[in-house]
Amino acid sequence: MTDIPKLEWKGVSKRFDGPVLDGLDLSVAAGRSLVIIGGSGQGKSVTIKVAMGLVRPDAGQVLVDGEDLVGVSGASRRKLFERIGVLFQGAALFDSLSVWENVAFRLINADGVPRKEAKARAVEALGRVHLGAHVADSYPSELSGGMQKRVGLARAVVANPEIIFFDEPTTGLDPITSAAINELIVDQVKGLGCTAVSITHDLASARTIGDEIAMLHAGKIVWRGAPAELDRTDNPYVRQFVDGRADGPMASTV
Ligand SMILES: Nc1ncnc2c1ncn2[C@@H]1O[C@H](COP(=O)(O)OP(=O)(O)OP(=O)(O)O)[C@@H](O)[C@H]1O
Repeated sequence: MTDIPKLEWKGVSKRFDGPVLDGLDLSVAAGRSLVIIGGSGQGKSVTIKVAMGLVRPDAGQVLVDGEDLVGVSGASRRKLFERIGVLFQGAALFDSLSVWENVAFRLINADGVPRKEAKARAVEALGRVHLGAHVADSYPSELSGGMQKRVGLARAVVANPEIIFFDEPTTGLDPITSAAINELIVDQVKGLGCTAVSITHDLASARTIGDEIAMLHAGKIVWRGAPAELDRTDNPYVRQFVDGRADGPMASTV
């Protein structure tokens, strides 16, 4: 047993027009699934973008197994990010590529896997999210929103990552399809034994996929607990968010 977290944000600050992340401290143990909730514009996307190397923080560290990924470049950067998978909001599939080419994109373009082997691995990953081999040669525009999310999930897991980020995984889906996607996420995360960090507005999704929930407000974590605690805590931020009230410590951004 080691007590080094799998992933840790340490004193991370980021400003754009104003402060977004303000000395953010957050950590996730290996094999755990953490869901970050919070109001619009509170910095959830920036938090995971910093950990995906897409946004460089002004201050602080983002540690993977204790190794800071901020400012790492070249081969070390590639090695670090090889261990990370992402399910982007809206699945973010390339329309001009077939389903299997989308799933295998990274295998072919970053990892140099031959196309035949990459296709076999893509078909296997599609199977893991209950999409048959016949879907592999179709195009994203031919699929429903729920199927597109499954393809995005297959792409996130195809390289057997150690950490997966889920960016609003159920946005735009009906409740039944959302529930199916949530179950697939749990299956995949538990099956791979990986560490997961998700951001969502969808509390049903947060409760299903999270071992722990953290609430972000004004660039800091204001509460963290198990899903069942969401209904018991008297933390005013959590209460306002869970009860869906306009009045409370968080002003509406409308
Ligand atoms: N590239 C950028 N350039 C300028 N401002 C940015 C950029 N990215 C994010 N911001 C600002 O940072 C703040 C936090 O944005 P972020 O997208 O992280 O919020 P969020 O909590 O994910 O919100 P939502 O739930 O609405 O997606 C917002 O004010 C946003 O306008």
